[in-house]
Amino acid sequence: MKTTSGFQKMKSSGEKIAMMTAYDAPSARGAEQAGVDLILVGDSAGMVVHGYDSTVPVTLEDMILHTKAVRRGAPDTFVVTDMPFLTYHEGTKETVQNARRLIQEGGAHAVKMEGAGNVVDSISALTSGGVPVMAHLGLTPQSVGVLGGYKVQGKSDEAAHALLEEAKEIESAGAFSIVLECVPKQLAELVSKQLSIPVIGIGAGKDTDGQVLVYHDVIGYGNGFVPKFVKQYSDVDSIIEKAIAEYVNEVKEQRFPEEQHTFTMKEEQLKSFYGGVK
Ligand SMILES: Nc1nc(=O)c2c([nH]1)NC[C@@H]1CN(c3ccc(C(=O)N[C@@H](CCC(=O)O)C(=O)O)cc3)CN21
Ligand SMILES: CC(C)C(=O)C(=O)O
Ligand SMILES: [Mg+2]
Repeated sequence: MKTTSGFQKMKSSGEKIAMMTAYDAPSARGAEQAGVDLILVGDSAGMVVHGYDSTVPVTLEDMILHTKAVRRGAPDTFVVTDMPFLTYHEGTKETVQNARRLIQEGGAHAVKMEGAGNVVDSISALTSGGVPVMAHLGLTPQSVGVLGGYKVQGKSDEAAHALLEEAKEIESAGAFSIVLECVPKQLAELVSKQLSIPVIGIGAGKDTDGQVLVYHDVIGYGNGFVPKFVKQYSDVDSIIEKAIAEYVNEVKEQRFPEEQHTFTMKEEQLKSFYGGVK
């Protein structure tokens, strides 16, 4: 299993890091077997699995349950779990308690948290307690209410400078990696070069140290809206719809189940059974 030192080596050698989300055992198994370097149990689960319109309603219990399932499906892959909305903002004591549950109960190897500012203290507290932390800057979906929508971040000179400074603070606080979401590619490249820890991009261009995408986006499963930065490598929705429509049709037309899907009783047993029926 690759771990934090492995990801650091990948950055040094220029080998790109391929990260993907997973939320349950089968998605995690697929990711592991296909060679994903690390799995993120993202709070995007709230949107792609539970049908909420943001990540805000996701709870710690939800993330523990998803993490347990992912670990069972991908026992040999490093698993990072998102700390949900407002579970790392009431001081380091509560942050440590909540991260402890994701790790001890969920089985996460590391946790991820969005933003800088006060969050930097939480990152220090966790890393000094032995918990690897991944940070997340740029478009931070848990702050959708403050950001006023899912928009590209760091576009102005001022915002770009602020983001670079935050990234440096996060590195100093001991984070092992940073996710950079929805920023101009030139800013993402600069941050990746200025930091020694791996920068994983999503909607941040090709010059970061790695990429992350949501499982459902990669395979084309269950999406209405697809962000510009997504490449769908399959159209699983159409495969699912075709299979289910065929099933429904065969039931209606009595072509399913067939002999091979059916259990039968032996002749003698049948006789005594029928004989016993009143
Ligand atoms: N399926 C899915 N994929 C994701 O990548 C994802 C989620 N869900 N849920 C949690 C967050 C939310 N994310 C999002 C959602 C929407 C946009 C979006 O609408 N982007 C616009 C850019 C708008 C602009 O130009 O500023 C786009 O057109 O892609 C971006 C990231 C990323 N995460
Ligand atoms: C999109 C990634 C970075 C994420 O935070 C999530 O899936 O929740
Ligand atoms: Mg997330």
